[in-house]
Amino acid sequence: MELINKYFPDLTADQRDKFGQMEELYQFWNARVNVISRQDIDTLYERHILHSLGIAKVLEFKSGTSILDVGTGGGFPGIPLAILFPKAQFHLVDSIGKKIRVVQEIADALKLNNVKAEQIRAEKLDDTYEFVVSRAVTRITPFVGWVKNNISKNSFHSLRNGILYLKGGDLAEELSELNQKSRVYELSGFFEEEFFQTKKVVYVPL
Ligand SMILES: C[S@@+](CC[C@H](N)C(=O)[O-])C[C@H]1O[C@@H](n2cnc3c(N)ncnc32)[C@H](O)[C@@H]1O
Repeated sequence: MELINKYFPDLTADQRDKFGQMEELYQFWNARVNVISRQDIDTLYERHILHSLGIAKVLEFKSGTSILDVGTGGGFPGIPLAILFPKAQFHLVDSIGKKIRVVQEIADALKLNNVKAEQIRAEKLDDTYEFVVSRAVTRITPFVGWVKNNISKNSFHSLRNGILYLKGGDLAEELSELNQKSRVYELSGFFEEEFFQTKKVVYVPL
């Protein structure tokens, strides 16, 4: 939790309380349904919560923004972002029902009324959103194909509407096959911990 305070010092008491509750909730639910690797539960704040919040260092979602989290698994990056941006609306989807049930339990326990969790494949979604966020679901090129029709055209942020995708490692090959403009933000520029040295946010405006 100190890590979250270190990089997000202006949290309200309610936000701090919600981030604080996440450890116990994930310990409880992850023991029943494996939504994050068991060893990662010890590094929940760094590898899952702060990593998810890397997107917030790239863009602050304004009040009323609608955001889709595709392949949310146990709720990453959607749940931490929904705590940080309580006035934005988050739709968290995954194709696996038991993961979505865990996400719903956690969102309910945290009283996150800006989160809707749904079991659905990304390719089947009809709605549009200002932004799509995601982590560790598939390669960028097929991912863009899944969601490119789900991005709305109205733009009221400093960045044009599009995808903010958390990725690690060398992206040169993946980005070279992408037939689309993109920009890469290094998370090492925001967070000094070793874990973030190779982590990036790939932004694809659409
Ligand atoms: C490796 S997990 C990552 C989960 C989470 N984003 C995280 O970073 O902790 C990938 C998730 O994507 C989901 N997924 C894969 N293809 C999908 C699709 N076409 N539509 C919706 N969810 C999908 C899987 O069910 C799985 O939960």
